[in-house]
Amino acid sequence: MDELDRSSAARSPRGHDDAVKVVVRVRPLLAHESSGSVARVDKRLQTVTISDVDNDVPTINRQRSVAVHTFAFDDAYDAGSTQAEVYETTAQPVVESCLQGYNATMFAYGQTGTGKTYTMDGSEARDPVARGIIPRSVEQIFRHVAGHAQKNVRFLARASCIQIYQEIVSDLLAPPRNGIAPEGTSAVASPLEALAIREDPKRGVYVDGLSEWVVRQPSEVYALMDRASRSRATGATRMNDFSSRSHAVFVVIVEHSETVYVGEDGRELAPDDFAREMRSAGLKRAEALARLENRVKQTFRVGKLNLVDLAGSERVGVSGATGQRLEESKKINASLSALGNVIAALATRQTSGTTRKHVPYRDSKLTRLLEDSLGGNCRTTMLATISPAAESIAETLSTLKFAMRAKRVTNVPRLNEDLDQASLLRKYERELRRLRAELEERNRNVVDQRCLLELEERRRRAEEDKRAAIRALEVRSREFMREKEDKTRLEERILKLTSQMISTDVGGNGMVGGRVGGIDDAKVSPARHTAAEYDARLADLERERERIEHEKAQVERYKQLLLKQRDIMIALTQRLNERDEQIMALQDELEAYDRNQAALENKLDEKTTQCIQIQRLELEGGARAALHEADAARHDVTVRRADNAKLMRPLDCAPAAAAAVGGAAAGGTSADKRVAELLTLLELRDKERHAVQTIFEKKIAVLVDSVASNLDRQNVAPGAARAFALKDLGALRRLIRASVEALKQAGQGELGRRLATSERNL
Ligand SMILES: Nc1ncnc2c1ncn2[C@@H]1O[C@H](COP(=O)(O)OP(=O)(O)OP(=O)(O)O)[C@@H](O)[C@H]1O
Repeated sequence: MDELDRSSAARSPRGHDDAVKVVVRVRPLLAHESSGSVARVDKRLQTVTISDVDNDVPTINRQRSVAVHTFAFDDAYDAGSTQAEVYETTAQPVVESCLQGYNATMFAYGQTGTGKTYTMDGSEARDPVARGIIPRSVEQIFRHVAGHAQKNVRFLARASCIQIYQEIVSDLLAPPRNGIAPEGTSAVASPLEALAIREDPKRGVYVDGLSEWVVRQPSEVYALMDRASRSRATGATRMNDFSSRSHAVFVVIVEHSETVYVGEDGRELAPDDFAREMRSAGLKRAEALARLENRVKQTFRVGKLNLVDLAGSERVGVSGATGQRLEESKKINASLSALGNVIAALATRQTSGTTRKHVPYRDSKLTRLLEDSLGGNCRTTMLATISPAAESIAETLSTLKFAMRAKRVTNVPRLNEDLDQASLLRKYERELRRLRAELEERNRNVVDQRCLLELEERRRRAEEDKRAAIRALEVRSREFMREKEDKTRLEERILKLTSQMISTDVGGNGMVGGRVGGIDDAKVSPARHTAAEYDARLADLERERERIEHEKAQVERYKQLLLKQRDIMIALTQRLNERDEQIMALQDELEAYDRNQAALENKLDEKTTQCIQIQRLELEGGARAALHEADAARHDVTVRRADNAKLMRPLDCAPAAAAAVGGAAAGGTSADKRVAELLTLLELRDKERHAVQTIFEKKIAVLVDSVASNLDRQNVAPGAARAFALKDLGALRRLIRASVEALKQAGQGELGRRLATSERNL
């Protein structure tokens, strides 16, 4: 056994927190590796033994002709070890360190194709068996958070992912250019931008401009992992179909805050007990926190977990890389070499006990980024992956030697208690507190404002009431003053009158005592004058009152008169209406008479003509026939007259006509008889006309005059009814006059004409 190997078999004591822990995992032989296994793992002793004895190791890969190399590590996993086993014994303590508030790093180092990505990521993040360290770490973190769900404990987890590809640092989760990327897988990665690594006394080493994603559940982290792996540079090589061509660092930062409440006796209080105490003291949370500051202690811890999947080293001669792959290989090897140098320097520093030795962190981006993890403020675990294949024996030995060196590196892990108050959670807490205080302030302001408004309203109402009261008081006081003045005047008057009476008494019977007895005549005289004035005024007032009374009675009388007149008017209008109706009936009667008379006259003319013809016939010898016709005519006239008599009932002239006819009939049959007969008829008609004329003039005209005089006598008030009545009466009068005139003319003309005609005929 090689000396070097023997010495290295003495592993660092377990549980030594400051030293970098190193574990080795041997992956199974792959299908294309047919040369057999050269690695043997003793899990109990945590050793890995590499031996090319009895193995068909190609000469080119042989270190020496025959050799056995045994290495002891903090843990050693053989090809049969499961993902869960590796996680639980190696990664879980790293994550716990992070949850405790330390920086913790776990990085996978090894030759290309030895299982670094398989161990870190796993074949599928959601696969319960094959999922690797990163998804399991995330689950552990969220399990821890869930297990500490207390009112006084808060967690905040955020994730980011860095890639170093050909010495360019970039953000594998950079948000797309068009804005904030959703936290899902759908985000389209933008072309990766080169980021700078910076150092800050407070923050340590950090990537400037790196995006950080707050995560609340494992699925969100898986989504980020998917996104990162899609953006990560990979490529097929002869050694690995999916070779990572870059180093990738998945970072999870867990911030943890805890509020501790202390009772008055100095003992720790449960949050509920403290809240109860606050309530019983009538304090709100913000007030209580401000007032009981010394009894509320808040601690902040920030743990940072770096999960590093390094690109695999490769011997260009073996991998046969050319072109871009060759360039990538050179860069990968260079950075791994720089990592080796850093570790070597740190190991030497540790061995020699000096801290002055230069550690070339700045030689590569990788070492710069892992500065804290190697020799700094970090708990670091290195997982070396090796292939058991005989053809990889040289690389395997190299990896194991590298791992051995790393074991000698010690770190100085410190609890990140956020002394600089830079944690996001603290900022959030501060912001929350500020917002809560602001909210409470605003609520208070709103309440205050409302109170103010109410008070202002009440004040305004009170002012109004006051003003109204003052106004009322002023009115009252004015009234009071007036009353007072009246009273004073009255008193003065009474006094004057009284003094007047006294003085009268003094002047009269002298019965009043000496108090007023001294009033002289000069003072009494104006008093008398005033009394006289007063009496005169009273008399005036009495007269005035009487006049008003009289006028009032007058008005009442007028009123009664008017009412009476109104009644008369109504009665008169009624009577007028009745008269109107009578007049109308008379008019109708007159018209009928006129019509009948005209018809009678026509008939009479006809018959007269016939009579004359008969006389002529008789004269020519047909006296008998003519006489017979005359008898018939006479009979007809008699009938007509009877009709007429019926119409002229008030003018009863039938007996006269009958007498006339009878007279004529009683006469002889001579021409004289006939003329006499005709004359009798004419006279009879004249009489009738005269009778009608008399009726008009003596009866109807008188009646009309009587109606008119009634209208005047009854003092009918001028108005529409009276006007109509007078108008009708005027019309009636005119009608009567016209009728009388017509009757007169008709009588004169008719008589003359008839007589002339009869004489001519005769
Ligand atoms: N423990 C294991 N069990 C089963 N298969 C494994 C194991 N380790 C690695 N493999 C397989 O080996 C192959 C290479 O693994 P992986 O890609 O993880 O290597 P790597 O070290 O990441 O390579 P590179 O450095 O080129 O990226 C993969 O097909 C992987 O599935």
